Amino acid sequence: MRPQRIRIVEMGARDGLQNEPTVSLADRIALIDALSQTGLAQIEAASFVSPKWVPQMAHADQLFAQIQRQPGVCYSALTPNLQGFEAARAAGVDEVAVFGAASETFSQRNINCSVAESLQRFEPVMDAARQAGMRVRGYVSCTLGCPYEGTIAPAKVADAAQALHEMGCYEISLGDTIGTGTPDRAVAMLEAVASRVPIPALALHFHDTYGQALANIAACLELGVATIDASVAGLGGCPYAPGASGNLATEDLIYLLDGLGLSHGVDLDALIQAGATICQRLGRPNGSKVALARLSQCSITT
Ligand SMILES: CC(C)(COP(=O)([O-])OP(=O)([O-])OC[C@H]1O[C@@H](n2cnc3c(N)ncnc32)[C@H](O)[C@@H]1OP(=O)([O-])[O-])[C@@H](O)C(=O)NCCC(=O)NCCSC(=O)C[C@@](C)(O)CC(=O)[O-]
Repeated sequence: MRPQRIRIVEMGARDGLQNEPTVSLADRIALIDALSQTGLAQIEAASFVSPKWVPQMAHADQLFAQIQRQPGVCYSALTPNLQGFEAARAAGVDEVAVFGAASETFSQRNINCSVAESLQRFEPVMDAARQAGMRVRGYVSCTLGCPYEGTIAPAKVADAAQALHEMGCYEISLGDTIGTGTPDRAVAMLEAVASRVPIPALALHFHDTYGQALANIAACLELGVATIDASVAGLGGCPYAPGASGNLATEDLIYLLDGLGLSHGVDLDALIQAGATICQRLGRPNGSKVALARLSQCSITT
């Protein structure tokens, strides 16, 4: 059954900026500060990964020291291993995330180890987080297709999600990393995962490369998923998924949720402003259709 309230996890500052050719620390901080004023309850702010692998996410410690945190907002970060977790903890991150995959090749390309090895690396992160009283989110990439292996069986996605959930991740975010999914396949994948992990512990993280993310989310909402990842202005892509575009634009998601009468707590106008500002700073087009329509004053006044 469709949930009445949706929790949005904002990806713009992390997934959104990790693939930009260049992005300054000041622009990353300014984006997070602007997003913090929109009513978003969770902002994934950075990654504590190797700067040799993803230079755009370097200096995450400085970023966390300089953002102006708003009460009630959870500022989270990616941590692929214990080294990343310890740095994140020292920086005062509220919540961390480990990230695995349903595809062996993607796992190798993204985090330099097999799926099984990644789970072993996550164990010490889970132990340390438990001791520190921090929540850990888990990602599964390539749930609807892999840039290297093509189609991925829903059972493989369910295996990966179940492993992360049993390890202690409070929530598993299901990534359509290359955005090739369509609604029936998205629902079939979600049903396969939901047979092993309860729906309240699942989130959707759909990239919009083929323009299907909104349709996929609308279909999956009917199964009761209440947490959705999205990226302001549709920023983003994955350095290890060539050609993939950003997550579904948060503005477009909000417009859909408003149309369905589902509450979300986000101020759309403030979000559009935050997206327009970062796009201008980066010199890139705005990937939100709703933002473009509103910014060109193509709105209905009632
Ligand atoms: C995971 C590693 C580190 C393994 O990389 P590795 O080379 O196997 O690691 P290592 O343990 O052998 O260490 C090698 C070097 O990396 C350093 N190192 C080791 N760990 C860290 C750390 N945490 N922070 C900073 N530095 C680190 C370590 O100190 C050492 O430095 P050196 O001695 O050579 O100077 C590497 O592969 C990596 O950083 N990968 C980054 C991958 C990434 O960020 N990808 C994008 C995010 S995932 C994504 O976008 C998908 C998602 C989540 O959005 C969902 C979806 O859409 O599907």
